[in-house]
Amino acid sequence: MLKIKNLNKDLGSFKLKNISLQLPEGYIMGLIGPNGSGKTTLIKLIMGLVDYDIGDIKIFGKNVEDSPEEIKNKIGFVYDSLNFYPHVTVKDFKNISNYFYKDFKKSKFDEYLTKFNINEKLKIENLSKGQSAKLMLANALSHNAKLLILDEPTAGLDPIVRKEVLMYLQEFIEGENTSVLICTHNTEDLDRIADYITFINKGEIVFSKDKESLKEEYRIVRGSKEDLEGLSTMISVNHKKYYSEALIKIDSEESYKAMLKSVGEDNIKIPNIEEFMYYYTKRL
Ligand SMILES: Nc1ncnc2c1ncn2[C@@H]1O[C@H](COP(=O)(O)OP(=O)(O)OP(=O)(O)O)[C@@H](O)[C@H]1O
Repeated sequence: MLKIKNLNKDLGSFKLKNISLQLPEGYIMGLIGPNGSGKTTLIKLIMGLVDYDIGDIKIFGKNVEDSPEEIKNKIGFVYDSLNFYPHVTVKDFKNISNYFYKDFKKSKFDEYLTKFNINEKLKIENLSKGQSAKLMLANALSHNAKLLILDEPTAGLDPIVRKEVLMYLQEFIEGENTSVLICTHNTEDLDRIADYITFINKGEIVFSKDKESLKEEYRIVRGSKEDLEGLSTMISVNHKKYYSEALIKIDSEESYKAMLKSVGEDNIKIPNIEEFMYYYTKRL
């Protein structure tokens, strides 16, 4: 579905270096990383909004440069603001999209507006954050897209709207040959819905892996400073007042047994995405 190989972009003070990742059909990939790590830049390169220097991006098996219109028609793009059209109404926005996307279904868009309780007479600039996010999603879901690319779609949304958005994404990948790439700081959302996690830091990929392997290969371990420092495959450690906590990579059965013997079962747990980010960023 989406295949990126050795992608490089030099922006002067910032470089995106040797990015490679693969998102297969039928899955959701979460793109995570600290502020300024290059997530939006990567999305802009994928969307062809910025040209890359070296590398290769294939979407649906094709290079974006070779058939930009065909590919963009099949991508539902959601970003965090609708600043392009502040003065137009939701109805006008629908007509613009209808003109822009080959397979746009006005009736489907209207269904989403009803579901999301958005009045089409409202001007874009008067929509709340939640309404804007839902409008973008309605747009992305109304033109028979096969790949959704979402940049911070749930930023600033209340928990109920956030859950709804996630539900629509999960519904979307139940469709035929569909995938989702979602960039977010809401790691809890990714704990819920992501199949793959790509972690970028300072323009480089730290890891890009399926979530199940990540959860098999790593543990959060709590113990004394001495207990943890004796463990060979530590990613990084956080020393707290009364105990220390570390992210550990399990590289063999022996290393797991050593960890178990050292701190006991009650002090070992599977990390969540936030913990992955925290401990990996601390190490780098
Ligand atoms: N056109 C540009 N020219 C020069 N530098 C740029 C340009 N666009 C982005 N940058 C820089 O590239 C870096 C990465 O920015 P980017 O927006 O990709 O980060 P991000 O991971 O999406 O961050 P955030 O989580 O804060 O949204 C930043 O240091 C930014 O200042």
